[in-house]
Formats: sequence, structure tokens, C-alpha cells
Amino acid sequence: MCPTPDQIETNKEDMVPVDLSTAVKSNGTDRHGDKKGFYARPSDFLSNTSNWKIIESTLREGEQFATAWFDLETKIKIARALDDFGVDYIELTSPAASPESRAHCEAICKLGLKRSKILTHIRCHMDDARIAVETGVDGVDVVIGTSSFLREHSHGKDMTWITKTAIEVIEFVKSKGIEIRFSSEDSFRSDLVDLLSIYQTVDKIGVNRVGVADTVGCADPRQVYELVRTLRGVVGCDIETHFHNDTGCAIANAYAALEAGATHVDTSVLGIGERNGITPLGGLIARMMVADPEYVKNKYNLHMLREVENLVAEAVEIQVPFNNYITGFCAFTHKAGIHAKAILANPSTYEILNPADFGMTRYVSIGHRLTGWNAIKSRVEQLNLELTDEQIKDATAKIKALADVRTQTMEDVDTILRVYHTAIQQGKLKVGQPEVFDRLLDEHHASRDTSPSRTPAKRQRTDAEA
Ligand SMILES: CC(=O)SCCNC(=O)CCNC(=O)[C@H](O)C(C)(C)COP(=O)(O)OP(=O)(O)OC[C@H]1O[C@@H](n2cnc3c(N)ncnc32)[C@H](O)[C@@H]1OP(=O)(O)O
Ligand SMILES: O=C(O)CCC(=O)C(=O)O
Ligand SMILES: [Zn+2]
Repeated sequence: MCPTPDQIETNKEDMVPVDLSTAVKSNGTDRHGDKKGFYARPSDFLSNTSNWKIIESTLREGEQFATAWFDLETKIKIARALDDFGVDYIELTSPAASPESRAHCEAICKLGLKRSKILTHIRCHMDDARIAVETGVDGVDVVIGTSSFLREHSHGKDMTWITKTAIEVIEFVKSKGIEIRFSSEDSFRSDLVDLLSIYQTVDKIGVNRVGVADTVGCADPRQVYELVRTLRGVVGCDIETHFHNDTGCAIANAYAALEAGATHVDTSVLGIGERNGITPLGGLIARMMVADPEYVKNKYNLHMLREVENLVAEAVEIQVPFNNYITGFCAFTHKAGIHAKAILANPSTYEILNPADFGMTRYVSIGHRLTGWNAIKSRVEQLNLELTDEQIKDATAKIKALADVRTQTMEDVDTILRVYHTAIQQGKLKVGQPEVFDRLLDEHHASRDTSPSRTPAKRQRTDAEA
């Protein structure tokens, strides 16, 4: 496992590369090990985890994120990037929201995107519907709250009014020859009989999809599974789902919905939306890659994910979180010696996703007190130094001792290894002479004025590309 120099990523400080060609091969064959069936559940006849669509709502739900403000140029960039990524639908803010919202909607419809259909999201109201169908969208997503909270405090309408107006709006939109979806906002706090009854009514008059929305993020995966499975037995149309992340279940709920027969999942890039947002696009992709990698890889341009996320992060002035699915800066960084050894032997040991599938890079962090000789050996090989295993273990003991004082940068580690190697070659050092090595290292630093104590670490990590 000795990478060529061109595999060393140069724009990340303190990183050591590991051989990706081996990683890809092993990941492709045994990533799930013996438990593949446990993840995919292909036998579940209701499950759509191998056949589902994304309704990407960064330009609708995402515009409801606290710091979001998109001008047309930014919306177009995001729409084009999502289209390149391959999302099935892009949902836009209601054209009834403001004159600019309407103009943006019309402009995005005229882009002629390659793959993504354009939807807009409106209230269950004829005025909104009339404006929406004039924008050139491929479909309209209609929503109205059905829980008692929203019936009483949001719009003040009862189920009879909701049903009557929904029918009117749906028939109007259908008459324009475009897609129509009807959704019940706050579905999980709505009366089940009310819900099933209105879904059945709108299904009978020919909606393309009904929508289930966990508007306040209260649902758990079991509740989602039960509601969607029940609904699957009541309607023949597609089932769209929308999950807020207030209690951390947004991805798991989307997955449970697909297992129960839902067909569409609403996402936004980085999960941005009202409050702390909805199912993140990248997180859903990560989850679904485990369920059916081929479906996901064939359908979506996964190498685009980081670009789309960076675009949106910049537009709404946030950082991509350190622990973001797939693209977080440490999503594929392995640190502890036990992990590092196994990862270097076969990345599937500690990775369920292959970074190469997303154009990402694997790193092994080596300059810390939790390191082990196997990780150090990989760096020795990358530096083309000839040391025996016994010598590498000896040098590793020194690195660990120094890392007990402070984390060692990649430069520090390389210096230690080079000084150790030269001393061995010149016969100035033997294994098990830590005091001699200390002196040689001090002499080296003194001659170059590069004592680690005088050279503060720029970053507190020492990773190697793996
Ligand atoms: C859970 C969700 O995220 S749903 C999507 C949320 N999206 C938006 O709100 C889009 C941006 N919103 C807006 O620009 C504005 O709220 C507008 C243009 C839609 C409406 O603005 P206004 O007429 O000034 O009303 P306001 O926002 O104060 O209140 C909402 C109105 O919609 C009504 N309403 C709320 N939800 C619905 C619904 N789903 N269907 C029909 N009417 C609804 C309310 O009764 C209220 O009307 P009223 O005060 O005239 O009785
Ligand atoms: O239209 C929908 O299904 C969802 C609307 C929404 O954003 C929500 O209920 O949180
Ligand atoms: Zn929402």
C-alpha cells in the first residue's frame, strides 16, 4: 500500500495519502459484509428504497431558512446545480409570495433544465392556483393544515371547507395539464380519519401525489412507517413525504416512509428550512447509498454534492458542519490506531460509504497519542524510507511520546521519521535508544531552528490521505 506522489493531496495540510485504488476495489465488493440484506430489505414488498424520487425544496423550504435571501442569479445557479446533480423535481417558493418570487419562478421555468421538473408550492387557495399555473411550472404542490392547531390558529377552516376548496384547486390545476399534489400540513397531529378521508377524495379526482408532512418534527420512524403504510392501502397515487428535523429524525423518517411505500422525499441542501430545517439532500443520499448503492449511483451525479452544498452554504452564509454527511471535513478521517490499521488493510472495516463515490478523499490521522505503528508504517512507505517493523515501532513510540505533549503536525512526523531513518542509516542509532534519538532530533532542530516548541502547529490535526 504505497501510493505514488500524485496521490498525495496537496491542499490539505498535515495529511498522508493511502492507496485509493485498493480502497475502491474492496469497498465495491464487501462493503456490507455478511449483513447486506439487513440494510436493503429487498424482500419487503412495500419498500421503495430502491425506487424513489427527490423533490428538492432548497428554493422553497430553504428560502424559509432564517438567513436565506436568494436573488435570481443565485436561484438560477442553485437550480442548475441541482439539475446537474440530477434531482427529479425542484420546488420553488409560491409566486403569490411577492412580485420577485413570481418573476423568479417564471425565469427558472424558462431555463429548460435537463432533468429536473419545476414545481411551485401554494396555499389551498384559488387565487394562488391561478397565479401558479401562469408561471410555466410543470406542477403545483398544494398544501393546507389539517391538524386542529392549524385549523384553529392558522387558516380557521374546517375539514368540509378544506375538502371543497382542495377539489376546486386540484381540478383547476389539472385542467391546465400540469402535475398536482395535495398535502396536509401537520399530518402527524391530524385526525387519522380526517386525513385518510381527504387523501382518498383527492386521489379519486386524480392528483399525481398526496403529501404527508411532519411540519413540527414530532414524528418518529415507527409512526411514519405506520401512517404511510396505512395510506399506501388507501390511495393509488404517489406519496410524497416531508420531514422537519426538530427532534433529529428527518432522515430516519424519510427512510421509514420509503420502506412503507412512499415514492417521493422532500429535501433541501444542508437541510435548510424553517427553524432547523428538513431532511438534508446529502444525508438522504448517504442513507440511500447504504440501501441500494447502484440505484443512487446510476441516478445522481454524486460528485456534484460538495459543489451544491458549498454553493448553498455561501448563499445563506453558513459553514458546512464539521460532521456533515459525506462532505463534512472529517467524514472520512480515521484517527485511532486500531481504526487506522484496519482502514489501511480494507476501508470497508470502518466505512459504510466509499469517499471515492462522492469525489471525496479518505484520510488517516497519524500524529497523535492514539496513533499506532501500522499507521506510521504507511507514512514511512509514502516517504520511501526503508525501516524494519521493529524500527517503525521504535519511531512510533517517540511520536506518541511527543504527541502526549502536543499534537504533532505532518511536518513534525515526517521530520521525526527522516531524522530517525538517517540516524539508522548512518549507524548513529539503534532500536531502543530513546535518549540518543532525542539528542539527534534536538541537534537537527537546532541546526535548522525548527524546534517544534518554537513552531506552533497551524492546525491541531495530522491526517494522511488514505
Ligand atoms: C409549513 C409551510 O412551510 S407552508 C409554506 C409557507 N410558505 C409561505 O408562507 C410562503 C410565503 N408567504 C407569504 O408570502 C405570505 O404569507 C402569503 C403571500 C402566502 C400570504 O400573505 P398574507 O395574505 O399577508 O397573509 P399572512 O401571511 O399574514 O397569513 C396567512 C394567510 O393565509 C391563510 N392560510 C394559511 N395557510 C393556508 C393554506 N394552506 N391554504 C389556504 N390559506 C392559508 C391564512 O388564513 C391567512 O389568511 P388571512 O389572514 O387573510 O385569513
Ligand atoms: O407541502 C408540504 O407537504 C409541506 C409543507 C411544509 O413545508 C411543512 O408542512 O413543513
Ligand atoms: Zn416544511
